Amino acid sequence: MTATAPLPGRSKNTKQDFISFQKVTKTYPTRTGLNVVIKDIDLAVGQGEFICIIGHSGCGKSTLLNTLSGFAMPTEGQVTMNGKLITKPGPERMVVFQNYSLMPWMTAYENVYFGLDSVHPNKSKSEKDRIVRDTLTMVGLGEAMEKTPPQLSGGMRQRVAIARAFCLRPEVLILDEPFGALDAITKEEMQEEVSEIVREFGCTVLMVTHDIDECLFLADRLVMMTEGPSAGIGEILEIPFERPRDREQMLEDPRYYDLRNRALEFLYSGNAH
Ligand SMILES: Nc1ncnc2c1ncn2[C@@H]1O[C@H](COP(=O)(O)OP(=O)(O)OP(=O)(O)O)[C@@H](O)[C@H]1O
Repeated sequence: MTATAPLPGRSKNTKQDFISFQKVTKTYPTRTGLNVVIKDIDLAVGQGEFICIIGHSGCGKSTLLNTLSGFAMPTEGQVTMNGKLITKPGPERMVVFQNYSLMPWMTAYENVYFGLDSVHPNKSKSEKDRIVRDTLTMVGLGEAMEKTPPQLSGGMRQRVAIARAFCLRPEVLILDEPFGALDAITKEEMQEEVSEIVREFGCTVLMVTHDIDECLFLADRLVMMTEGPSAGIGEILEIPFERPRDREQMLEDPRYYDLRNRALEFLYSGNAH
């Protein structure tokens, strides 16, 4: 494949293959033999794109994200960012999980400061203080910086986790079901905030979710994975709605229901199997 040929899965709107999954296969040994979780996945993601990934539980969505975060190396194939092979985690690729993973004895401020300080120990204390305060304010926690996780709601904890990832101003945000544990209203608020932050900073996002409406609100492309073992990409939907997106307007657009039905059909009609 030449450098200029679009890779499979590339959006026609993106100008470069910023992130490239090339023939990514991941296997794990089991007592009864090898478990081929994902097989030969090709996907090119443009800078600033928002990609959502859906698929049945256990098909290998997190496994795919782990090859980008650097938590797991592909057994075969490779993942590159800006043409550089990914071999380990790095602060330019930050991950937010569903379960927040905050230090419960530290305040929101300390949780975020700790993450920043461990990556940038040489930045001045006042600069780090400014970044932490700005980022917590940006995610709506300006008044709750001194609270510890047990004193915060689920939505607020997830805001701290997002601030902790975002204070490093990563080029790539990797979100693994980040809103899965939140109630419907908080979830919608968080979707709007993340969409706004990502737009403002031009971050590239890969996000796993089980929520099709969330995909339609956030994604530029929706990647639908087939069921494992040997899961792959079954179909990719381009989400055509302009940004910033207005939820009510989207719900009045017939294309919304066409896309929603196609995704549901994919998941439940056997395509995903
Ligand atoms: N470190 C590991 N060692 C062995 N097997 C693993 C490991 N990580 C994942 N797997 C296996 O890979 C498969 C896919 O898991 P993965 O978490 O990627 O799926 P998923 O699509 O993200 O699932 P869910 O939607 O339920 O979160 C599962 O069968 C899982 O048991």
